[in-house]
Amino acid sequence: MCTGLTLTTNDGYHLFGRSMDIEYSFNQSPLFIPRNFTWNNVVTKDINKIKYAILGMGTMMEGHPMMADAFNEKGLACAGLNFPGYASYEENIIDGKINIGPYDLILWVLSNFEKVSEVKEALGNLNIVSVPFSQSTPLPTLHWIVYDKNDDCIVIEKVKGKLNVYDNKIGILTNSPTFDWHITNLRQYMGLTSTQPPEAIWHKQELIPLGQGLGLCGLPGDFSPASRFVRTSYFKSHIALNKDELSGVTAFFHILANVSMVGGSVVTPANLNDITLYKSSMCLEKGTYYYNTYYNNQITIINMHNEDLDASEVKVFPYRDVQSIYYEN
Ligand SMILES: C[C@H](CCC(=O)NCCS(=O)(=O)O)[C@H]1CC[C@H]2[C@@H]3[C@H](O)C[C@@H]4C[C@H](O)CC[C@]4(C)[C@H]3C[C@H](O)[C@]12C
Repeated sequence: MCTGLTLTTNDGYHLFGRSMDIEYSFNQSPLFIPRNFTWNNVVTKDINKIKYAILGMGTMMEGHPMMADAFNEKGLACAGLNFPGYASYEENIIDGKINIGPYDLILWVLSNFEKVSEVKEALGNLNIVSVPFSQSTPLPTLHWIVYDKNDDCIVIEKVKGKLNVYDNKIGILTNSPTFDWHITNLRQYMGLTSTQPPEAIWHKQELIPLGQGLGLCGLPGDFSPASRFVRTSYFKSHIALNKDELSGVTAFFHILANVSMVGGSVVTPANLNDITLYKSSMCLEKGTYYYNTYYNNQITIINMHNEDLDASEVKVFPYRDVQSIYYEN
């Protein structure tokens, strides 16, 4: 399970990020991909140059950056989330189209475009092909959330041979089923409120609120994709105390903490513990990538503008996964 989130601060910054829920490590690290890096398209064997520098979480496989969530120097961001049972890609290459594997969609989007409107236009010419990266690497079953500094957001889903592109007005994405289903499902929860219900009389019995928070009774608390979608949508839409980048990032992590999986609460059929491996938040204007991990609550920050945007090699940062505690005495 995973949750993608977007948030604006009161002073106009745009934040994007996700929780990565998974029962294994995929050797993830923050990666910085500079403008002069070139990558091989596994499907067509073409060599592509990066136009815009990229920073995000991913893994290097045979010199190839495989991104899970990232943004570029122009403030465009993208994340891939699992979409099992629905994601289906094309069998064949189509001449005249841009043919890529699903693992390269983030790289393709972020290395070529500045904003969501450009991505939307280019998607008409995209063919996502079911060619695995290598024989030992399974094909990921993904759908994607794309966001920019104009607060424009879309979801890309390839289902039953059709590429669906949804305007994402709530700015949230979780997992299966399809995005439009989650939006319909939100209407079940429209009555939720941050305020206290008034005192009431049911037949002859007067009812007085017991404590704060009763307006949210019925907010689903489990870790299923539908429940995480409802929870993050509610919290994001009612967020307070996010006046600037730092308080916004703090609010962002508080929202994601509410969908973070506690080890042991979800066990996969293979008997593995599904946990929130890491949570990320990127400030699209500032070029900053913040993350913390299951084992380390401290937030680590990387600023792409402290790197050489014109370099030609990918920089792999350490994944800071050891708990950091402040010792007072
Ligand atoms: C499983 C991950 C998404 C997490 C998620 O959404 N979980 C929800 C599970 S569920 O719906 O609720 O069942 C996805 C996101 C990015 C994916 C990785 C990236 O695409 C990079 C490579 C791509 C390779 O083809 C496969 C390994 C891999 C390293 C991928 C493994 C896995 O599919 C990842 C890590």
